[in-house]
Amino acid sequence: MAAASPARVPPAELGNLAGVRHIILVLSGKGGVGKSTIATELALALRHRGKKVGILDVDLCGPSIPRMLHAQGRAVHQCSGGWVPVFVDQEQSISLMSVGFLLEKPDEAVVWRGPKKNALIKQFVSDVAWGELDYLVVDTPPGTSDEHMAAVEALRPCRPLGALLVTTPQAVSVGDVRRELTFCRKTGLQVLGVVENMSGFACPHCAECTNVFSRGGGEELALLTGVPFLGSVPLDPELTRSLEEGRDFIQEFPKSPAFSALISITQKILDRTSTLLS
Ligand SMILES: Nc1ncnc2c1ncn2[C@@H]1O[C@H](COP(=O)(O)OP(=O)(O)OP(=O)(O)O)[C@@H](O)[C@H]1O
Ligand code: SF4
Repeated sequence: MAAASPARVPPAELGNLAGVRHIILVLSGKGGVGKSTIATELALALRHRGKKVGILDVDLCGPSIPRMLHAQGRAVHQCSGGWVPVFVDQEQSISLMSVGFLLEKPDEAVVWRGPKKNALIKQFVSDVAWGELDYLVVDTPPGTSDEHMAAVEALRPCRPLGALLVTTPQAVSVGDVRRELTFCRKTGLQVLGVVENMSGFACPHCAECTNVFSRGGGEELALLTGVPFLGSVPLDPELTRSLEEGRDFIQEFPKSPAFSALISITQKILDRTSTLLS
């Protein structure tokens, strides 16, 4: 049964989320399909479209966004309103909060039980001073775990929540997507659509896209499950390198097939959020 919509918190009681217009959770059934990549590139592409974006990294056991945005080793500070997130650019148009900023060493493992993880996620939601944001993008661990429930429970009373499902041609499975959709339905998330990542290989020499694995499985699945298909992002070595080095792929590779795919997906997300999440 779908979750009944919770009573919305009055604007005066939204606290640190009062200035956040839209919230999108990035979900995937399996690990390693590029969820953090899509979350990062979505944030960069939204900035490219003039939006102010926050990223909340609730992948507590594998926080990779600080590295992808070249923010590793930065520190969050306390202010009267709570934690000040890390600004990844001088213009302060992308802010980021991650457990990675609270660890002594960047590669330290977080070995926590559920209640401690849930408490931190709730604190992230209530205590980070985001300021004014057009979008808050929430990167989550694979599957549907305690972290997802904690994030949804804390965020849902504040705003309608959108969900972006990421899959790959190899990981595509009706069962996984159906499980994600059931989670969305039960927790009241509005499904924005499915993105197929690592869909073919974009050659850096001639921009030809070769279908190394299969292609189109994400689209077929979207059709089968009645969810909008937002697009396919090819495997692009320049994208891998940009993520490794924490560089802005969207700014630096505007001629690549992955760039065109990411911009088109972002436009569809902008369109869908304006109708679904307003
Ligand atoms: N379209 C792409 N082109 C090139 N490299 C990619 C692409 N998508 C993801 N990658 C690379 O694949 C690896 C896994 O991606 P990522 O960390 O985003 O996956 P994830 O689903 O978030 O993983 P986890 O399950 O650990 O949360 C990363 O090294 C990333 O750089
Ligand atoms: S895709 Fe084109 S440039 Fe790339 S390896 Fe093949 S033939 Fe060469």
